[in-house]
Amino acid sequence: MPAYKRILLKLSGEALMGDDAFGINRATIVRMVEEIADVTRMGVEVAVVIGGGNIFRGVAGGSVGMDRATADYMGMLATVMNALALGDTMDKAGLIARVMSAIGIERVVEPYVRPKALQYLEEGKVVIFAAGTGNPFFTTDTAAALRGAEIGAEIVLKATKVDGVYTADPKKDPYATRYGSITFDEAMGKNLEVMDATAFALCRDQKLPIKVFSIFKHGALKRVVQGEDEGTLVHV
Ligand SMILES: Nc1ncnc2c1ncn2[C@@H]1O[C@H](COP(=O)(O)OP(=O)(O)O)[C@@H](O)[C@H]1O
Ligand SMILES: O=c1ccn([C@@H]2O[C@H](COP(=O)(O)OP(=O)(O)O)[C@@H](O)[C@H]2O)c(=O)[nH]1
Repeated sequence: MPAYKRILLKLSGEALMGDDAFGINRATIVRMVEEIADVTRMGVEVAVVIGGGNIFRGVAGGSVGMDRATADYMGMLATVMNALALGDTMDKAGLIARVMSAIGIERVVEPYVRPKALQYLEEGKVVIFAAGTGNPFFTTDTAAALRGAEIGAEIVLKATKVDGVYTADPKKDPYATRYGSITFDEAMGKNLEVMDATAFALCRDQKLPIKVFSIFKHGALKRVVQGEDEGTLVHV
């Protein structure tokens, strides 16, 4: 039995690279889609926010010295490319995916319209939210918090490169230890950088819990959805 009826899954763009230097790794995206298909088969309604780091990192050299807002719009467009790739992979795997963009590019993807997104979810379609929040100076983590609150998701699942929230960045501090659970106030008070403060604050205010877990660990998403002990729960 799934522990949730509706979830908002945040997929890191950088994780789509697999072992490549940038871009989308085919085997990686196919595996992620299989894991998402597993949870939809359990009857869980799934909405996805996808990042853009894998593409944007590939062109970031060219953005040095650029206006921040312009670079951010490039980053948002990168998430649209990832969303299209993810949606296509889902359709090929037998899921029905709908990509909705926060930036108007109607000939490519339909615009984000909240009631439409809710309708798709009720119909069992996977909704992929592209272009983040549609605003520069934000991140796709914040988009995940925002869309999660808007669609009434019971939890935001952040699938990332680390398997939870640590006392310090585990990539830099080998002595960092992982929390089983942590409150928003503690995570924000300690400036734990696994998610940005805007995303944390939005989820805290909306009492929307977050689960941070590893995108690389096979079956982790399913275990999280079944309410098993996996990753770190961030709660009020
Ligand atoms: N206290 C912490 N606990 C866990 N991860 C942390 C922490 N501080 C920093 N990080 C780093 O945050 C990264 C995840 O955030 P981010 O780069 O935004 O990922 P994503 O691309 O999934 O959005 C991890 O790869 C990790 O190195
Ligand atoms: O609401 C948003 C979401 C994303 N971005 C831009 O898009 C990039 C890619 O998103 P993110 O870094 O969150 O992707 P991820 O780290 O998950 O790959 C960000 O760096 C920002 O430049 C933005 O400006 N506003």
